[in-house]
Amino acid sequence: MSEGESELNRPRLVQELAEDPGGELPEQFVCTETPYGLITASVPLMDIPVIDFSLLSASSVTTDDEFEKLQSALTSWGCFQVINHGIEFSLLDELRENGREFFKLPMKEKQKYARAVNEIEGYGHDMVLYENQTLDWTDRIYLSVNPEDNRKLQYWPENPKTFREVLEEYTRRLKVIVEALLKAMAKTLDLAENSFLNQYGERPIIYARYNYYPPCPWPDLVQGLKPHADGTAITILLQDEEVEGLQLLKDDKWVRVPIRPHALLANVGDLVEVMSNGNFKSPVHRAVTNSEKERISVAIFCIPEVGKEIGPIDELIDDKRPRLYKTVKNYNEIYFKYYQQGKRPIEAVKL
Ligand SMILES: O=C(O)CCC(=O)C(=O)O
Ligand SMILES: [Fe+2]
Repeated sequence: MSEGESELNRPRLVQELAEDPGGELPEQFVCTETPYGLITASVPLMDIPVIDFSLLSASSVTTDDEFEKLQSALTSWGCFQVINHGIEFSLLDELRENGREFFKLPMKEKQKYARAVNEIEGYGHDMVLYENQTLDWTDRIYLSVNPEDNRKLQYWPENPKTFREVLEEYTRRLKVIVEALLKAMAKTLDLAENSFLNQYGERPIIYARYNYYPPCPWPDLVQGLKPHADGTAITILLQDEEVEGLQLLKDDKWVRVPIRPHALLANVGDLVEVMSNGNFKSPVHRAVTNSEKERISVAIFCIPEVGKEIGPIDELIDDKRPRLYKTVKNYNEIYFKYYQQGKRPIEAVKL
């Protein structure tokens, strides 16, 4: 098994495979069965918790049942849709549309932003770290947004014209929402409101990933995005407004996440699971492909500040509920090695 990427093992872009009429499916993409079952099994629709953000921020813990809904969403699913978040729908539409337009540009134009070997950021396909790694049916553009001085603007598309400013505005607004969510999450566990924020830090790392799934001629043989949980504190996902594809694992069974075009999907990441000492679970999810329609999603990964020690919050450890996780620093580094082998990185920090 080889670790690290080289020019030699770089596969073709998924979009090129999709647009090649006589093309065959390269072996590396074939995946009919995962540790979670066959990819063709039929999957029911999820009754996803919906949280009204305006009620959450206006209410106090004792008086409002929005907190109870949040608590139940966090402990049972680790995921919920956020409505009344205050972000204009037109901004969300433009964010998605910019992503779609970028992927429609000629290959030569997109390649200006190509990801370098062994780098995460930029335009391209999955990083290939292992010979036996199964490839996913998605191309992406991956950008570091925060802290601002870490931005690598050479990877930020200049076309479509508003790509940069829309992403900047969207993430600026999300930063505030995510901090409010982290406070509310602490309150649902009877903790001081800054308990999660203290570990999250004042200079969180924020990445944006635009996932583009072209129509796939072999939907029964290929995964859109392999099963994983996010290595974040929280992920906010904007799904395609028409084409479904996201599925979540609940009690060992897959369920489909419904579309609500202007809701934000908040996902607990592994690091909030650790901080919460397992009270909140970071859900395993995947994306499936569609034989007729393309799909786009924009994931914003909110990760604690570099160097922060992440561990279970003291008040959540007692005789009845012992400490379940080690303390971890720079989780990102172990995350990708596990992820690309289809393993759960959080296993590495469990006690
Ligand atoms: O495309 C989707 O709906 C899922 C994206 C996702 O899970 C991710 O980017 O981590
Ligand atoms: Fe994810």
